[in-house]
Amino acid sequence: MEKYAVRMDASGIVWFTINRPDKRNAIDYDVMDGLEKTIEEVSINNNAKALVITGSGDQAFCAGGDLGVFHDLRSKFQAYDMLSRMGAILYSLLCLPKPTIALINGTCIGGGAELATACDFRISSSTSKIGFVQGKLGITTGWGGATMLLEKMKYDHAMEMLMTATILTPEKAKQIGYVHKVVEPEKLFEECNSYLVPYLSLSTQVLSAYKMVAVRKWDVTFKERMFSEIERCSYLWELDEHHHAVDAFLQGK
Ligand SMILES: CCC(=O)SCCNC(=O)CCNC(=O)[C@H](O)C(C)(C)COP(=O)(O)OP(=O)(O)OC[C@H]1O[C@@H](n2cnc3c(N)ncnc32)[C@H](O)[C@@H]1OP(=O)(O)O
Repeated sequence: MEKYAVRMDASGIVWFTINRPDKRNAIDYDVMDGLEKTIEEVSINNNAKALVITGSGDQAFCAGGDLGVFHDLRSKFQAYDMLSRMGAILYSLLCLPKPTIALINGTCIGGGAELATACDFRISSSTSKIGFVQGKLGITTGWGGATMLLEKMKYDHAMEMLMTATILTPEKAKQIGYVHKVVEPEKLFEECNSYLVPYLSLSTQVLSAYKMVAVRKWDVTFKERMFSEIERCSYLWELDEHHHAVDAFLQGK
């Protein structure tokens, strides 16, 4: 059985499914390879408009790193090799210039929550369990999850999630701004498709431009970010799509 599946549908949504339900979709080196390859392909394929990451089965989205495999890593050097590689993969997911969704179909804990945090939006089934449980194993978020969480959520809510290592219901996770939508398990895919409709109605260039505004935030100063946003809009301004749309408006079409 393949450990992950990738398919692109007719509307340009790429679905990446971790396929290890018997291990609660834990991430091992093969899943890391698959994620790395898929993120790279989605970033360069003009037909790919969005990326959805989910898990197979109805038990788990992802139970984090494969503890059976990664427990062989004993020294800090060995740990750093694995953690920094997955950190780089999640950074590329964070910065992917297309909308990304974590479709949380069940347990989403430890590194699974870090994976979900790297996505733009999180849609959860009402039966999921969500938490940064790393603290209970005597470690912290080793894939960069806390840094991403603190960028995306209110400070106190993020710190509460991290520093209590508790498992939240999807409703609670929504209340504090981690999850964007909670849906019945049987409606998960349908609701994810509906959620993406307004995004898919815009051009990939526009979506990428907004994503780049967010991405720039993480590696340059505020002023540079503003002017990069302005430069990007100037570029889009000169393209036919913009001129045709304004022509149509002015001509009352
Ligand atoms: C990189 C750093 C990190 O990610 S640190 C966080 C690592 N993750 C964890 O601590 C979660 C460990 N797993 C659990 O707490 C439970 O298995 C959860 C996910 C809550 C599911 O519970 P439950 O539905 O009762 O299933 P179960 O415990 O019987 O597990 C079923 C089989 O899946 C496996 N499994 C589960 N999680 C992992 C994991 N992270 N790595 C490797 N294997 C995992 C279990 O060992 C079990 O396997 P088996 O059927 O005994 O062969």
